[in-house]
Amino acid sequence: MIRVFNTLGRKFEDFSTVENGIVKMYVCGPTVYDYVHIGHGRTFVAYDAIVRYLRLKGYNVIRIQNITDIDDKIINRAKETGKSWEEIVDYYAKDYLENLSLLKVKIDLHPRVTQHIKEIIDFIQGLIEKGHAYVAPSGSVYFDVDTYPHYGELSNTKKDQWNQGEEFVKEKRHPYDFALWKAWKPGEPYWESPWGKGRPGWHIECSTMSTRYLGEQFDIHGGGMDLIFPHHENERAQTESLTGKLWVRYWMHVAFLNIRGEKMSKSLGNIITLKDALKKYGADVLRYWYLSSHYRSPIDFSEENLEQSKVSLQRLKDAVAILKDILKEGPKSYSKDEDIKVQREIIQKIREFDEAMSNDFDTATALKKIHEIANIVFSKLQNSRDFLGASIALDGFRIFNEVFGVMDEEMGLAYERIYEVIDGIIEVRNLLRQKKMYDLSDQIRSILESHGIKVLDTKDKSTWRFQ
Ligand SMILES: Nc1ncnc2c1ncn2[C@@H]1O[C@H](COP(=O)(O)OP(=O)(O)OP(=O)(O)O)[C@@H](O)[C@H]1O
Ligand SMILES: [Zn+2]
Repeated sequence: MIRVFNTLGRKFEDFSTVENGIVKMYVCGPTVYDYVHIGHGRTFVAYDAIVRYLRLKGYNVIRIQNITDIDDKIINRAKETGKSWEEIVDYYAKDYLENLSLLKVKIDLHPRVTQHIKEIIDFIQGLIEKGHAYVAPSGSVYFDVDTYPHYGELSNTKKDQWNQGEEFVKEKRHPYDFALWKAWKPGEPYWESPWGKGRPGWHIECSTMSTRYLGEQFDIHGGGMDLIFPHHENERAQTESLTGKLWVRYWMHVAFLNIRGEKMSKSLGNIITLKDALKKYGADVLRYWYLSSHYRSPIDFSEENLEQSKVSLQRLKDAVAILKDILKEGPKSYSKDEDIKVQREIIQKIREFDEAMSNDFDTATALKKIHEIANIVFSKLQNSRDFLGASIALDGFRIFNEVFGVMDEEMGLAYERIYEVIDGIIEVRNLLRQKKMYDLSDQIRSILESHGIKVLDTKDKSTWRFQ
């Protein structure tokens, strides 16, 4: 049984999904007005390990992470740089997507706010009709916090202590009401709405996009701990007010990556870009470093920590190399008593790895268990060369790597590469055909066909598929 720490209620709960066998997860992605940094990377990799583990346990997982592509910060950056807000968004969204993929984080859908304006307007309209929101004289629409009795439960604070700091404060019924729709101001981008020109507030986007794709009730909603208030508190108030249903089962929040004791943050100007860190350390070492702490514990950036992670990861890779070497020798017909003891020890460590992961995705303890297996490889298997022990241990490393993603995923990677290589060959063959060099292009076709790859020619282009 998997146990999850739920921010709502601040307690551990047994994990069960709304729909059997499928986990629906929405994580708040970045506002794209600056380079993606290693702090973001921490949050995204933390969820990545969670998703990978859930998949390993047999769940289907739908994983959505939005891109906030309209926001005050984007508009300000455009003003400062003399660029259009669209240019800012295109440039930084590209940086985010490229680096996310280099970090081996795979998302199923990256919904963008500006592609969901109609849905956002409908959502707000629904809240107005139900008496949870009001249109102010400026044309801004605010959520009436007093209409949602559970406000404050998620972040565990009293609403009177809050001032949402929205503009046009005077027109709000209460200082803690927050904007769903922001009326247009000259020089800003806008969309037409029943309340005049304007643009969506920040919180409404995630409520709208998550429910559009995952339904009115889903399993995991997350992000960094900075999002608990006001972002997630407000998202929850809006959504549950509209649907009248309990919205999210598990609210999960990742602790900060700090630098010199402060949260790494674009707005504080203390960022190390993911791009630079990937160049310097590579995805495997970064991921290893992130996952060597529990996702709810803060981590501190330091060069030494990353160097240490590099050394520790190499130790695991060395252990795998030894195991592969032993396995080349082939199965034996007899195991000594001592070998059987070692085999059982390794099985126990693999079980403990799984227990750690199922205990609120405790990657830190899980990693310790894998190192204990590596120690057994160096101290025992390397000498005994027991095939069965090596085979069990290698399976343990395979399971570990499915969750952590810090070593070459040989099969998977090889396949991805094969696709790219075949595409390249077909492209060259297309050029040869354009130049009417048919003897060469025929030769390529027959080589590919002899490897089970069927080439499909049309007049000016060829494609391929496996036979
Ligand atoms: N230092 C950090 N450590 C861990 N997670 C972070 C950190 N900074 C941002 N995140 C998380 O990354 C995701 C995207 O963040 P977003 O772009 O909204 O960052 P932000 O907090 O506005 O950026 P910044 O604070 O850098 O200006 C969110 O889930 C956020 O909680
Ligand atoms: Zn969000």
